[in-house]
Amino acid sequence: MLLGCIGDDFTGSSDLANTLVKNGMRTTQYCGLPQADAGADVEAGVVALKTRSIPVEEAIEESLQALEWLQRQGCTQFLFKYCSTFDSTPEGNIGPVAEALADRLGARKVIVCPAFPGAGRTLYQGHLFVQDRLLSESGMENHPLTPMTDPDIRRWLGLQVKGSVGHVAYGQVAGGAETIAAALTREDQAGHRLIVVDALTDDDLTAIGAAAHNIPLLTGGSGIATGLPGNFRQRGLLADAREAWEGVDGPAVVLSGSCSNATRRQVERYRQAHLSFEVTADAVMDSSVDVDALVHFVEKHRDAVPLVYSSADPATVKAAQSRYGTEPLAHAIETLFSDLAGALAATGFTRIVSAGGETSGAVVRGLGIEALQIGPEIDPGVPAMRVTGKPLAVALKSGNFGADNFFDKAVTALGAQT
Ligand SMILES: Nc1ncnc2c1ncn2[C@@H]1O[C@H](COP(=O)(O)OP(=O)(O)O)[C@@H](O)[C@H]1O
Ligand SMILES: O=C(O)[C@@H](O)C(=O)COP(=O)(O)O
Repeated sequence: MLLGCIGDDFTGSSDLANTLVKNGMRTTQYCGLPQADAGADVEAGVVALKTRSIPVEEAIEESLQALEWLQRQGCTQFLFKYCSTFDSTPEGNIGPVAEALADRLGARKVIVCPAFPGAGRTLYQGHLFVQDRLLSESGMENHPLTPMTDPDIRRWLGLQVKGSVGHVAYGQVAGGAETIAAALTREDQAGHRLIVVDALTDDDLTAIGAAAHNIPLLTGGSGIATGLPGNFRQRGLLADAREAWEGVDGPAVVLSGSCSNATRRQVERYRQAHLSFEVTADAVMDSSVDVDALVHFVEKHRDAVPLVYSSADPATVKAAQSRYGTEPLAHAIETLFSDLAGALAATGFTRIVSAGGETSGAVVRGLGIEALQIGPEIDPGVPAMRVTGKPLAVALKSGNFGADNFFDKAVTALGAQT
């Protein structure tokens, strides 16, 4: 294995795996810390963790264990993948995990770049934009677990870390790989270990990747991986052999626990033409809806590809959180989706589309998935995936990714005919 990646959630990890595969690296996504060594043909390994919203110390511990496993697989470069909207709180977990990984690797010039232009996330003068809005006015300020209220990534990261934060501004990024490399060295000499790097386009990300060819640790959204396969290819290290994709036929279901804007549009659209079941926070907390009831509903409409969702607008989410507490409520909803996914797979569902990062982590846990092969891209950042060794295909959609008709497209993409 050449490139070792650690993702802080499952959808984000599949987004990264998708970028690596598109750029020609044979990639496997591992769900949680792998219990065995990777296959000899794996060029990039993505260890997907669910560390975005857990206590900082636990996130550090799990990330370091993943790093050790990746080091044992022979990786020479490492990438810590987090959300392109920098989902974190003033305490972390992005900064503390990045610092812990850098400490362990003795790494300097650690790039921090959440930009993902393909999904409208750009970074200019240290400020993160989602399309034409600042991050803090993009809807992300209402995220149920990690409300992003400051678009200045240097300032937000600064709250999370022990060291100081550097910056390579767009003027230097536009100068290309050599200029970027010189700017990283300048920031390093000024005593900054974590360095926020602006990026507006895929070409910028390719140049940043080229500048980072000998840097041990990069951090960012999936975009930061864009230029890395090219570095390995230049050194003659890639087989450039594509894996064949095989979808799966059989019953399909859509599960959505994401409350992000894009998901809520997708839920609305899908509900117009499909049967759906809304799981409200009250119903989960007073147990008037449970797994058995949901399995019964989905089974009854087995051939109609039904949707089960808890997705709700910000005001509804806020009110429910103040009634039940953010954590207990998120935990209860995630547990329900996890148990539901497991029960549906047991009754023969073979195609599962899941929306939301935390939700998808819970779904993957419920399905007991260990490793995933990456298939065709459904929408930017979301690949179809096949569970290694099982007739089960999944799509794990990040909250704000995907076109309004994503659910229909995903169900089709997971099928055998694609
Ligand atoms: N109706 C709801 N009220 C409160 N919290 C909810 C509701 N529905 C889902 N949640 C929780 O909100 C969080 C959504 O996060 P996630 O699944 O990562 O979605 P996204 O990818 O959009 O961020 C999850 O923890 C989920 O359990
Ligand atoms: O980088 C991204 O935007 C995604 O890959 C991602 O991590 C999104 O997280 P969720 O919205 O929580 O799925």
